[in-house]
Parts: sequence; structure tokens; C-alpha cells
Amino acid sequence: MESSSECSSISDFQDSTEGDDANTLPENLCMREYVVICDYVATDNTQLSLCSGDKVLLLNAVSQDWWWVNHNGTCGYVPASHLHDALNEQEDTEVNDPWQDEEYYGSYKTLKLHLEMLSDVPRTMTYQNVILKNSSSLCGKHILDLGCGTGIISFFCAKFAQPEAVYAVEASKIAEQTCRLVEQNGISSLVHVIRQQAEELDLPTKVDVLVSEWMGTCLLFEFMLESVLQARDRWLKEDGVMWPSTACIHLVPCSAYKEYSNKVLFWDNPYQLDFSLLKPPATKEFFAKPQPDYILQPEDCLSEPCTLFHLNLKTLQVAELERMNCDFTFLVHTNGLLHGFTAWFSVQFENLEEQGHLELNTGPFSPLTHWKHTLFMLDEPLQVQKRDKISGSVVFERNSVWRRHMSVTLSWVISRELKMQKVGCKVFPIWR
Ligand SMILES: N=C(N)NC/C=C/[C@H]1O[C@@H](n2cnc3c(N)ncnc32)[C@H](O)[C@@H]1O
Repeated sequence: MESSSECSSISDFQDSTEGDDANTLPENLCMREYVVICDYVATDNTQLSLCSGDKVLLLNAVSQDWWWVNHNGTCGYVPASHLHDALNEQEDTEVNDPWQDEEYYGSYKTLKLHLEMLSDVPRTMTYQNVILKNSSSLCGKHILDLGCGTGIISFFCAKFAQPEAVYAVEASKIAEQTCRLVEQNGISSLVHVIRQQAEELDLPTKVDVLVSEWMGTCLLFEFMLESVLQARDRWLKEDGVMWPSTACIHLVPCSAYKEYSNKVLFWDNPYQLDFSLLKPPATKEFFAKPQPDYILQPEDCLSEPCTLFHLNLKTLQVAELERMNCDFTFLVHTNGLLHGFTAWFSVQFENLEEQGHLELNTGPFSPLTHWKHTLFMLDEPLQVQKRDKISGSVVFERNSVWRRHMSVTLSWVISRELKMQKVGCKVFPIWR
């Protein structure tokens, strides 16, 4: 596991931060007992292998990511994410639930997020168009609307098509409101609201269509996709339809001068004072994680975007989500500053009644959606010019402990006329 600062690896990070107070956590965290919440297998002789439930004594929190502990007389490094403060035991539901379901479903029980999603016209109208354009194919069919929220997709099915039944499955408390909406609109003989986690679902029959709006930041965050794939394997007929049918993640190198100026250059001379020593901590504080609500302007793209991953949701396996990596090469088409990379996703819906497919694209060349764009800022901007090449790789790695979270590792090489100019690498947690 690497730290979140650029070009560092754990061994460099350990050497450079040994006894470095700037990186140790407050003393009050040390000399306390911690419980291991997830097995860990050491990857070198400075680390300890531990099992879930082991108790350790924290000796030195050398960084946010790695802690030096004593376990039954043996000392070594373990990932801090695998430890929980045994003396300050939170509710079991919080600590022992790597899916954080109580917090997760709690966030969907109020109207805030549902209002945001329903207010997203490109998102919601895409689903309406999919139902509209396939209405005759849906006649007499069984449909599963997974994570239905307020039931909007199920309402579209009842309003624009004549399916046999729609199973509107929703685990959060909002399902109580969804029930009332379905009754009030007189469609309860067609739309069956089931307040249940999809994983525990019991339906009277397999379904012809599994439709869901499961996409999170960078497509995968929340990993609701795992629930969708499990429901596919359990409830979708062999020749059934997945909507969305495919999903893509796109990336482009970009300038983000205003972001960099507002968050870092600001410290050069606020009110004509030199606060520039705050620029490094500002960079770490504001750019260690991606900005999930960034709006990339098309003119800030430094090259054509590329498609990193193209997922087929009829065949994708949950295990493939653990780690996905892809190489990329961008040909810079504009002189400028490379401040970072921006990512977004698109999803495609197979059309059952004519050639082609419908698409919801959340990128900078399509109508803005509530997902906006995800900006990965480098620690330092890099000068690039037309015809430079930015090649490298990206790794999406699912968090082995917190199962709704992931990290994105970006590695890049900037070359000019075949001569290597700049090399870099940075790990971005989303969000743990
Ligand atoms: N599109 C975004 N960002 N969020 C996805 C939308 C999430 C909605 O789906 C529900 N949901 C998520 N996972 C499950 C599950 N396994 N079983 C039943 N309901 C579920 C949540 O409570 C939200 O209402």
C-alpha cells in the first residue's frame, strides 16, 4: 500500500518519516490497544501478519497509512485501515460492517439525495427514454428495479409500458414513501415495492429485465454494482436484459488553473503577506483525494479523452472489480499546464427494438449531470506543449477492508520528441 503523496513507496515513506513528527499522529493515539478488523498478510519483513480479532498495542503511528505495533511481543508495521481503537469501540454495526450499511442506507432514507437524483434531468430522462423506446418489448415482462429509491424507473415502466410485474426493491426507509406513492398513483397491482436488501431478495419468479441506477463517483464508488451483479446471477433469466448494458470510464489530462490558484497559489501573498510555507500542506490537504464535484470545461482538456474500461454488465464478475488496470497514451494538442486528470463515466442501454443503443454520458462534452466530473490533481503542475506524449497507467483498486471504497493510482511519463521529460505517480483514495 502506498502513501497518498506523489512518487513515494512505503519503504521510502517509512525511511523519510522515521521519527518525523510532522507525520506522526497525536500522542494520545499511541500506547493504546487496537483490534484488527481484517486479516493482513505481511508483504515484507518490516510488517506483521495479523488475523481479524487480534489485539495489538500501537507504539508509533508513523503515517496516516502505516502504524508500528506490538503483537504478543513482536513489533512491525500494519496498515492503519486494518485496525480499530478497541478502547473507543463504536457501535458494532459501524466497526464490524465493512459495507457501512447503516450509514449508507441511512443516507438514502431522506429526500436530499433522491431530490438530487430526480433533479438530474439528463440522468432521469435517459431512463425514461429507454423505457419509452422499448415499451412494446416490455409488454408482459417481469422487471426488477434494483435500488428503486422513490420508484421513478418503476413509474416509467407502469406509465409507458405494460409489463406483467415490476419488483421495485429498495433497502432504505425511503421505501415506505415509495409504497405510498405507488398506492396513491393506482399502480400497486403492477409495481410491487419490496423493502429489502437485494442480497436477501426472494422473488416469485426470475425476471426478463434488471434495470438499476447504481452509478457512483468514478462509476464504481459505493460498489452498489456488486449488488446488481449478484442480483443478475440470482434473478435474471439467461436471455434477460441488463439496463445499463455496458459502462465505461473515461479519462483526459487537463488544466485546472483556477483550482490550483484558489487552493495553492493563494498562499503566496494573501493580503500582501508571504504565507507560502503553507503551500505544501495545502497541496496535501486539498489534493490528496480527488475532487468529485469538479466541472471540467472542454477548453481545459489537453488532449482527446480515452476510454479506460468498457464493462459488459451481462458478463462482468464481481471478482473483476477488485483491481482494474489500464495503460493510456495521450497526444497533447494544446500548449499549457497539466494540473491533473479528469475522469467521468458513460453507460449504454441496449435497444431491444432497433439497432444501436441509448447512452448516458456524464462527461464534459455532454449535458452536466449531478455526478459532475472527478478531478485528480497532481501535487505540482507540469508544463506541456503540443505534440508532447503523456503515457502511463491507471489502477482502480477496491479497498480490501472498506468495501464501498477504492483507490485510484495514476502513473505518468511525459515525453517530448521521444525524450522522457517528467515521470510521476500518485495514489488517490476514494475515500478511505
Ligand atoms: N446512483 C447512486 N449514486 N446511488 C445508487 C442509488 C442507490 C439507491 O439504491 C438503494 N440501494 C443500494 N444498494 C441496494 C441494495 N443492495 N439493495 C436494495 N437497495 C439498494 C439505496 O438505498 C438508494 O436508494
